[in-house]
Amino acid sequence: MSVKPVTITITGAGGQIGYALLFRIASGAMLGAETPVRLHLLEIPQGVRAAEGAALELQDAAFPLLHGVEVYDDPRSAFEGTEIAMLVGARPRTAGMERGDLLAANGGIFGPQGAAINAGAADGVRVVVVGNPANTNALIAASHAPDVPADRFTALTRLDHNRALGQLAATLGARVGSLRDVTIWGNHSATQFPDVSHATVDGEPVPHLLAARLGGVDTAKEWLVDSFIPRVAKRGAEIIEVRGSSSVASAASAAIDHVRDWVHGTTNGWTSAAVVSDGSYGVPEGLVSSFPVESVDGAWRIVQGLEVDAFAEHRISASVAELVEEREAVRALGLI
Ligand SMILES: NC(=O)C1=CN([C@@H]2O[C@H](COP(=O)(O)OP(=O)(O)OC[C@H]3O[C@@H](n4cnc5c(N)ncnc54)[C@H](O)[C@@H]3O)[C@@H](O)[C@H]2O)C=CC1
Ligand SMILES: O=C([O-])CC(=O)C(=O)O
Repeated sequence: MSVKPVTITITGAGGQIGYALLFRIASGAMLGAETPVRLHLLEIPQGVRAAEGAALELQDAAFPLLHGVEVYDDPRSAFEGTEIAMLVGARPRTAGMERGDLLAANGGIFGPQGAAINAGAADGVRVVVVGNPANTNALIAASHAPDVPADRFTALTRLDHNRALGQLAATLGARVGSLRDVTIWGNHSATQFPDVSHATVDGEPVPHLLAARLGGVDTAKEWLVDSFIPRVAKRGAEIIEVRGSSSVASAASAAIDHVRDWVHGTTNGWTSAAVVSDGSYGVPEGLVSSFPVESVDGAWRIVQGLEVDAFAEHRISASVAELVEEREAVRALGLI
């Protein structure tokens, strides 16, 4: 039986993350070895040649699952019939740019893209925003797509989640695959809260394991506050310093993890994704904030009923306050 190809639109496809994403998607790493794909690459006119070059290389890679590649510079055509939209292209902050300028420039991108998704995307479209500021860009896109259910818009915090797994695995001498139930709360920014209070390794609570490994409960707490949390939250800056360029392959890999789990379901505990808040854990309704989430029957569900202690509550509130500020700023600019 032949399976109908899934149409995937990737914006910023001529950029660095685009280049790392396209070949893995076409190889089947995102939707599986049984699912053919059609790729729609959206760029601005200056980026079209780079996207066309990537399309030539995709042809040369001869992926059996790849049923077509089209390059566009017009969002309406690029999102026509799309089932998965990966919004990577964004306006980076440049020297002298104020926060308001950055939000306004991105509003000019994500507003029209949200409207194009509203106009032409397939029913059940899934959207993940990677381009920064990812949470608020997703909020802007969702607000321009009134006919698409809000839970179809998400932003990527899976990279932060994966970074937290990597740090814990290295510190505990554990396999990444044995770790579960880590959470990233809040914004994809330095205020995010990577939370290990419910995490386990092969069923053993991570806080206990850290205390045993690091010489006591107090030392473990110090390590979490002074080392782990800032390292995960500022890992993007560390990568830029060491590599001389921002995270690309790890970001693309996380975006693939996000979509794969959304479509196929989570199996090893929960993961993290920024989804539209329904008011859970006191996060104001409508904000696109990172939560512990499970994917069940093709939809993200916020994990309910977790105990949140005073320290966690303080950290979550700080990141959520930043998201509220960003929402106020884009509202004041008339972008939502
Ligand atoms: N959420 C996350 O975890 C992460 C987010 N990022 C963000 O991802 C974004 C992309 O990063 P890179 O690929 O390294 O940047 P890049 O600058 O290499 O590529 C961005 C591409 O987007 C294109 N573009 C700009 N405006 C566009 C529009 N309106 N429509 C279509 N394409 C457009 C540009 O022409 C460029 O080719 C950045 O905003 C970066 O900050 C990066 C790493 C992690
Ligand atoms: O700051 C950036 O552009 C890259 C980023 O989001 C990250 O590495 O987490």
